[in-house]
Amino acid sequence: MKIAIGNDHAGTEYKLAIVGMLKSKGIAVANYGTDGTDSVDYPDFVHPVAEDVEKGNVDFGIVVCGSGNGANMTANKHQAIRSALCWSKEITKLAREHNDANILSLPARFIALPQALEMVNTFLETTFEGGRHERRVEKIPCS
Ligand SMILES: O=C(CO)[C@H](O)[C@H](O)[C@H](O)COP(=O)(O)O
Repeated sequence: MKIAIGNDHAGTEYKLAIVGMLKSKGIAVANYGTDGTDSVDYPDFVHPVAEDVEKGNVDFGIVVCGSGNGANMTANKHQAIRSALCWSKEITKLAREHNDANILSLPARFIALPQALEMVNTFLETTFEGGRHERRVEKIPCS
């Protein structure tokens, strides 16, 4: 499995912890930064993640900013992306089961780090249910 990950300054601490956890599990990571805490603009670090997911270079993307909204909005501008802003394990599970989300957006300033790590694991371990949800997901893109 390979994951692309990107964040702004508000997400750096969580991103680094997530990268460490993924690597300890033998999961390959494309880290698009930032790895610093100086103020940056989240689109500069989220578009490369979305592009990697769109091109099939990675299995999933993870994006992190303060509220998760800016990163989520940016990722969802890409046609093939279904980025889900998640704040609990249950919402994360549903984002995969019902929405076949291919990017997880985390609000670092509003969730605890252990919760964020648990949500990443849930996202990667949960499969799409298909069935009625497949029809709905197929109707999401605009022409
Ligand atoms: O873009 C955001 C809001 O959706 C993110 O939460 C950013 O991390 C946040 O806006 C950054 O705020 P800051 O005051 O510049 O640190």
